[in-house]
Amino acid sequence: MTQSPLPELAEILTHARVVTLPMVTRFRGITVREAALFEGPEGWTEFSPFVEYDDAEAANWLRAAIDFGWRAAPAPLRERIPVNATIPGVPAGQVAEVLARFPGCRTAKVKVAAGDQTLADDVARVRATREALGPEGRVRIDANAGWTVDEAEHALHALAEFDLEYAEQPCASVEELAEIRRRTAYMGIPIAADESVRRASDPLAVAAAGAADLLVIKAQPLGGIHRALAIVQQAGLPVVVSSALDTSIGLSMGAHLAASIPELEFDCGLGTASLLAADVTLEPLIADAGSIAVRRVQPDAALLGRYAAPPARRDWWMARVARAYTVLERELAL
Ligand SMILES: O=C(O)CCC(=O)c1ccccc1C(=O)O
Ligand SMILES: [Mg+2]
Repeated sequence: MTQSPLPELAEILTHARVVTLPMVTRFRGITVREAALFEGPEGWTEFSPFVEYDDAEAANWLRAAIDFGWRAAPAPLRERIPVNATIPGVPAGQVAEVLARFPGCRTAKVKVAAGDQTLADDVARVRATREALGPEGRVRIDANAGWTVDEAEHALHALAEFDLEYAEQPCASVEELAEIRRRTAYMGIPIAADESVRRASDPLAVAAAGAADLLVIKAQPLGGIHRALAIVQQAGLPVVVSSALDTSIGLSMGAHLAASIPELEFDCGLGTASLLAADVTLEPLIADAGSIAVRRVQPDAALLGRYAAPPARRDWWMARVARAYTVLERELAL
């Protein structure tokens, strides 16, 4: 992999801002999203690894932030990216109001298998989504590795009547994905890999093992647009570009990645600005008629001030950037 030189740490931190954004509903256990934002020669960029990730994992996210801020994005092949609605693990009765936040989206991804949810809850949520979107809508699920192979087989059987577009990361390991894919092939539900790509030591292992039908590709955890694009090219599978619950600045990185992929047959998981109750820009990358624009995003000074992280959190993030930077420096020195 070709390495670009790193900008100086001081240069990265000069215009750094840290924000704490409230969310509309709890999503993957959090109700606020923290993010660090930097300004490079190419524009604003984002560093927002989840707080529990260690420095080695966060370093990939920093590589991505530097890539988008300091290196020109590939030429876009399209101006807009169709996106899916993302339905957190809410009660079925709240599905319609969540969907209403994603104007014009024909596709919805429903979170299932969360710790506090029963299969009956999941079935009810997926049913409500299918009813709201109608037969022409596309409904996919994401279990975030929450099922064993047996549980996944049972759940997919129960959910098959809703005509699923695919099931994302039903189980944790590549071996389990291969096994559930074999067992449920007769149902015709494609299996997508997410954590097995973005958190694996080798993001291509799941494709090489034939354990998934498609890959979920995220720019930040995969080290940025250029690295993610190389993974897409080498994997040889269809992909869905998705967000990590980014601010609109991180979403603009995802949109530029999606715009550079020649074949984009699935709607992308880049509509997540709708899950934030506040954003850093006056022109957020929110779905309009089911798609978001491919453009750079400029933060608004007043919003950066209003949602500035408390000093202790800002210090924590600045120290984290420095530690992740050290990891990248060591890798470059090898
Ligand atoms: O793909 C989407 O619809 C939205 C993004 C999403 O679900 C997500 C957001 C943050 C962390 C993990 C995930 C995930 O896909 O598992
Ligand atoms: Mg996922």
